[in-house]
Amino acid sequence: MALKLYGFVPSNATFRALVSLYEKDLDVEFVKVHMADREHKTPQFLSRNPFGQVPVLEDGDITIFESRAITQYVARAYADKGTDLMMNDPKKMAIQSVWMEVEAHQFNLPSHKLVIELYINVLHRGREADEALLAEFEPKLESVLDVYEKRLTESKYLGGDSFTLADLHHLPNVHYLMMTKVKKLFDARPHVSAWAADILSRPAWVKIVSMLRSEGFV
Ligand SMILES: N[C@@H](CCC(=O)N[C@@H](CS)C(=O)NCC(=O)O)C(=O)O
Repeated sequence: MALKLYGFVPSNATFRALVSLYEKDLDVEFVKVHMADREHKTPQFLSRNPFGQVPVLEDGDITIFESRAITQYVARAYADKGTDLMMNDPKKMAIQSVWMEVEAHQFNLPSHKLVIELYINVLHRGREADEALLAEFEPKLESVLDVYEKRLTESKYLGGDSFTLADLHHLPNVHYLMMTKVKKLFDARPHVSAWAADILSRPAWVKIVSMLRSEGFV
């Protein structure tokens, strides 16, 4: 049965899930959820995700939500297809897991706050930036990027020597941040900057960028 991803453009959680399906070269039907009409809060959608959020993946008899749970399912269920997104060796996988947790618990919050403010509110809605928010979250992101700079002198990717979910989970926020003045925080760190350019140039992500552009985003 066909894979179906329910999502919304430009939702970063949607793109986190979608890029994992593209890395695996899987055919997926993208079902747009009309958030403006609150379709995600209808009983029908709540039966897929009781929290009323995108993305949701349906694969035959399984329905799952939470973008990072979706990517891990895709990486395991389709292990023999496309890019290997998980380390096989238990110790290597443990290191990969550490950096997946770091993304979720250290990187995501300041990044997401800055994306909403600078990419959505300032760039797309033409509003004035909330300087107090920037003063709070820019230094938090900088501290995380300092740790990444050191880590990326030790290995080419965050999770190890090859591209894995530990890197993939960063893609949407990194893409959006690079469109804002926060790009300077990446540019100031040579290893982080090279890593960001590398992961953003992956064909699976380039496919997402085409989708964003066709919907009027950068
Ligand atoms: N932790 C969730 C976050 C999902 C999420 O926040 N989705 C947003 C779009 S990016 C959403 O559906 N927002 C609507 C709402 O919360 O009502 C994941 O990674 O899937």
